[in-house]
Amino acid sequence: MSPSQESRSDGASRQAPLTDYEDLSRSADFLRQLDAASRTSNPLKRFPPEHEKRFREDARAKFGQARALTSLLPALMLVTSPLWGQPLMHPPAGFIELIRAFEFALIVPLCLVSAWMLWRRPSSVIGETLFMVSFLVLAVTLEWLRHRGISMGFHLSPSLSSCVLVGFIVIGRVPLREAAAFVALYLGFMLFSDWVREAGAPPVRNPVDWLVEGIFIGVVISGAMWNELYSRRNWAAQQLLKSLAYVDPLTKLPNRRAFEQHYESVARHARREYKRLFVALVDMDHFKNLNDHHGHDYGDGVLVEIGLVLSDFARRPLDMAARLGGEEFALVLYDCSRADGLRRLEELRQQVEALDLANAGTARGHVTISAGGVGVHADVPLAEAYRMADTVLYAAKRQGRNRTVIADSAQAGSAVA
Ligand SMILES: Nc1nc2c(ncn2[C@@H]2O[C@H](COP(=O)(O)OP(=O)(O)OP(=O)(O)O)[C@@H](O)[C@H]2O)c(=O)[nH]1
Repeated sequence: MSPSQESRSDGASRQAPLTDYEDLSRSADFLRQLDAASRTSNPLKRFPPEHEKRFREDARAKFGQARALTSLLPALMLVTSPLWGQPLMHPPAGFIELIRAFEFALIVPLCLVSAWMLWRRPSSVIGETLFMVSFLVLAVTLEWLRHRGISMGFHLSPSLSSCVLVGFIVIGRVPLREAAAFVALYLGFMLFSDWVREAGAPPVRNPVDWLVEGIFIGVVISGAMWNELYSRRNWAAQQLLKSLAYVDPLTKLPNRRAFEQHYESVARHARREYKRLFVALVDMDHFKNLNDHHGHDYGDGVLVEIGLVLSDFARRPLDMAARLGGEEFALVLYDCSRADGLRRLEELRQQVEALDLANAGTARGHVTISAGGVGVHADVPLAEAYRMADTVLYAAKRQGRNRTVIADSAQAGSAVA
C-alpha cells in the first residue's frame, strides 16, 4: 500500500480545544488564500464560509470591549446634557422635558445594558445585537426629536444623529455590511421624517444640512470600509503567521512549539480540575532503513500517513498529537490514567501496524512504531515528562521495537500519577 500524500484537509471536525493549533492545519490552498487575503484591497471580499465564521467570532471577541466603551459615550453625553445642551442650543421648555423622557427612560438604560453585557462577555451575540439596537434607537430618537423640534420652532443643529452614526460605526468597528444597512435605514428615516412634516412647516433639513449629512455619511462609509479592510487583512496575516509558526508543514500536525504551549495550558486546566495527564513519545522504527530502501519521498508519505493516524487518535478536545521533528511524535492525553494510557498506546501501535506500509529490509517488512508513555501529575514540567517518556521509549527500542512501555513509579518517582 502506498502512503497518501494528502494533507489533513478532510474536514474531520474537532471540538474546541484549549488552544486552536489544530484549526490551523490547513491545506496549502488555504495558506495561499490567506496570503492573498492579507494583501487584498477589496473590503467586500469574504473568506470561505467556515473561515468567515471564525473571522466574525474573533472580530466580535476582539472589538467587544471597544463597543462597550462606545456604548458608554452616548450614555455619558446624555446624562451630562443639562450642562451643555441648554446653554448651547437654547431649546424651549416643553422640548427639554421631551428629551429627558427619552434619554432616561429608554436610551441611557439601553446603552448601559449593552455596555455591561459586552464588557462582561465581549463575544456575546446578544450584547452585540443590543449595541446595534441601542444606537439605532438613539439615531431614530434624535431624528424624531429634530422633527418634533421644528414644529415647536426649534432647529436641532448640527445633526447630532450623524455624530452618533460616526461614533457608533467608526469607533465601534461595526462590520461593513451592517454599517451599510444602518446608513440605509438612517437615510430612509431622514427622508421619511421630511415627508411626514405638517403642511406648510419648513423642511426638517435645508440644503446646507443635507450637505453636512452627506459629509458625515461619507466619513462613516469610508471609515467602515477601512476598518473592514484592515480587520480582514490583519486576521488573515495572523492566521498565516500562526500556521507557519505552529504547524508542521509536512504532516499538518501541531509542531513542538505548539505542543509545548498546549501542554502549559492543559496542565493549568488539569491543576484546576485535579486531573492527571498522560504524556507519550512515539518514534518510528527503522526509519532510516525505510528512506534508504524506498526513497525520501516515500518516507515523507509515510510520515503524513502516521500523522493522520495520530491526529485521529488525539481527537478529544484537550488531547494533542504533535510532530516534534524527524520521525518522532508526542502525545498528551487529558485525564487519562496509566492503565488507559497503556491501552490506548497499544491500540495506536496496532493501528499503525495494520496500515501495512512497506519497510523492506527489516525483520517485519512493514512500518512499526515504538512508544514510551508516562502518567504525570499536572504540576510536572514538560521537560520532566519528556525525560521520563524518553527513558521508557529507549527501553521499548532495546526490547526489540514495535512495542509500548510506560514508566512506573520506580522509574519516575513521585512525578508519576
Ligand atoms: N523522509 C523523511 N525522513 C526524515 C525526515 N526527518 C527525519 N528523517 C529521517 O529519519 C531517519 C531517522 O533515523 P534514526 O534516528 O537512525 O532512527 P531509525 O532509523 O528509525 O532507528 P530507530 O529509531 O532506532 O528504530 C533519518 O534517516 C532521517 O534522515 C523527514 O521529514 N522525511
